[in-house]
Amino acid sequence: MTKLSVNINKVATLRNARGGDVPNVVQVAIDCERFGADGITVHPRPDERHITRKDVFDLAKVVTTEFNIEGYPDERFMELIQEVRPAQATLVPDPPHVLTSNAGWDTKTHLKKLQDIIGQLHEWGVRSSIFVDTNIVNIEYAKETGVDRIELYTGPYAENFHTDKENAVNPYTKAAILANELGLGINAGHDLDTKNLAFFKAKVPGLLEVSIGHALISDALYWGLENTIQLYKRELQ
Ligand SMILES: CC(=O)[C@@H](O)[C@H](O)COP(=O)(O)O
Ligand SMILES: NCC(=O)COP(=O)(O)O
Repeated sequence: MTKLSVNINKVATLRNARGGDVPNVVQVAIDCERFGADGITVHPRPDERHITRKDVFDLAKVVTTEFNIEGYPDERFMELIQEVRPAQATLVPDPPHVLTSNAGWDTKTHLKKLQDIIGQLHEWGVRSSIFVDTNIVNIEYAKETGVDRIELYTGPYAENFHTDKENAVNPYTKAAILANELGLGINAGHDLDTKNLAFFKAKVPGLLEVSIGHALISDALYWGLENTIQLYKRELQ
């Protein structure tokens, strides 16, 4: 089974546009779970342009499925993880003001840093995941970091899917086969949507979890949150 973790960053973006509490991010997370989400993902960025640190603490009190916190592992992020102890922390190599995540870790160059951080996460009982592209060397060195899972950065897949879906997914299939051989769990995310999700799931062996935000929250404007979550779950069957 592939779990669907709903990324609610964009709900916070909408809330922040007026500075009040509409829509209520905590209530949306509770409802996502009620509608079938297997997890809730947030990516609190340093400028708090969507999810705030306060949101993270508020969400930690109510999320009963799998709480996944993504981010660049600076001191403040690690403090947050230590206090909240989510089910999973996903380490992303984003510089502070990037528009959105657009690259995975160079795991060979950052091996020692990642080993130290992942060791710390394990001491706190937090499952670790690192955001990587499909480069085989990055996956081999991911294994050396001691991480539990990799999250495959699916931006390039989503971009190339429309022109040549077989070629778009090929590197992901190869990366997944290697990750499975190495005993790394496999998550995936970024720009997955109703058009490209089922094909990705079919071609990527051992896909444990996808985190989806931008497209899913946008689709919910048309179909409603409950229908949309059910629809994405069907694509993963
Ligand atoms: C890590 C990742 O894949 C991103 O997709 C991220 O969680 C989305 O962040 P934004 O919502 O800030 O674009
Ligand atoms: N880790 C990816 C994620 O949480 C959501 O990415 P997107 O669907 O908002 O592109």
